[in-house]
Amino acid sequence: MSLVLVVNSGSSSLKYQLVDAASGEALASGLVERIGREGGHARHRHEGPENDSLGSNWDAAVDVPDHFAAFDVMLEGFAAHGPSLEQHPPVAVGHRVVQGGARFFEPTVITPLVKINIDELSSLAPLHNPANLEGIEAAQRAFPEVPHVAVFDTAFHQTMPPAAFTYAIDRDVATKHRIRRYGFHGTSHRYVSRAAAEFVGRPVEELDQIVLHLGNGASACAVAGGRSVDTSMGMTPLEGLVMGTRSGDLDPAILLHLQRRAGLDVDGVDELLNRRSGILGLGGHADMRDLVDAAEAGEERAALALEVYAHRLKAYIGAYLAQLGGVDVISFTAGVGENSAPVRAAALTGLERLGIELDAERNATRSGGIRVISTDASPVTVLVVPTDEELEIARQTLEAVSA
Ligand SMILES: Nc1ncnc2c1ncn2[C@@H]1O[C@H](COP(=O)(O)OP(=O)(O)O)[C@@H](O)[C@H]1O
Ligand SMILES: CC(=O)OP(=O)(O)O
Ligand SMILES: [Mg+2]
Repeated sequence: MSLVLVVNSGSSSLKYQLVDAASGEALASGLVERIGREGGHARHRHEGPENDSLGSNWDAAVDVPDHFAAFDVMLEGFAAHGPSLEQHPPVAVGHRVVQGGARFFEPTVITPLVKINIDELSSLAPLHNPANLEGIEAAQRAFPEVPHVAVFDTAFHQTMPPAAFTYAIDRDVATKHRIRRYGFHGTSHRYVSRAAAEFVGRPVEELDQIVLHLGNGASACAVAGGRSVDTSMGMTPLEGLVMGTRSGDLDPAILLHLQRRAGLDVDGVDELLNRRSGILGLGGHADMRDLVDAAEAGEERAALALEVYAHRLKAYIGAYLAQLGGVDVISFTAGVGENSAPVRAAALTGLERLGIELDAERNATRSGGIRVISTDASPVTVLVVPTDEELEIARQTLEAVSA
């Protein structure tokens, strides 16, 4: 077996999976959340045939001051609830790293120099890269003998043309400070655009697609012939769509105004836009389920938050339809994209003249797998595609260590 342990360390969570990268089978998966906060929580799932033994699923309150503690909780999950990592040792550990800048295009075996580079890129992804690095340190301590590989969110977007990645500011300033659009969620956009092509039975090279990754962070991607040609996140994961706690696009003069008139300093603006905005700031809930419930219960601010969310999404769909000169497939993915029928409907209603015809019943029907939610007559095929960043990271990790 080609077992790869995949580690996805977020700012306050650690998600992991033990995957057989050759077959795609997950042996175990889990999540340690609220790292560094009150109320830490662990969830461990032992998948597969051994899963009928009682107790192989584990949910517990845990104390996790940092990612090292979270990593120990994960190891405890494997030791107590299986599968045993001694009996199923990973041949490599794959890490999701969010910002690879213009330096990393490929899955990269992590050396001390690579870690210095990831650290240097932290200013271009302040919520993500420092956490990614802590996860790498913790994993290297626990698994010192196997190679560790970084798979970058930015890598898939390296194919964007200069017209898409260049900001219209002074060239010298931009070059000196590496200011350009990098784009994120690339592992997911790549996986989903390939899975969608396979599902519709056409070579990815022949398709123009839009992928809408709507999770806590959210981004849209225009994919031409399997290559990213535009995406909504920019130099950092703050630009673009409305997110759980992030504002997405706004007039940059608002930042100046907040500092000059509202008494906020740089850190205050950073905190406001990254952690207190989006659907949390607008509607009072960072979690889309809670926001939809609140809107259905008649809360006006929640209803407006949903409208703003869908309005922005529709604007990006329109932009990418134009950039691609029409599309074959639109895919919704990640927590909100896979599960929220009302959000998908709100984003796509009124687009019939553009060839997008949603089937209300298909959209409302729940199912686990990849599925069509447009009508049979719709010129554009609309899909729900469950993303699997962990499997994609496992495959790329295995390729990098086999190369
Ligand atoms: N049934 C559902 N309906 C609406 N939103 C959902 C549903 N299930 C999950 N979500 C939303 O998905 C989001 C989390 O997505 P996810 O892809 O897990 O995020 P991330 O990986 O960025 O942490 C949350 O806003 C959550 O409310
Ligand atoms: C890049 C990014 O926004 O990631 P996430 O959605 O995991 O926060
Ligand atoms: Mg995610």
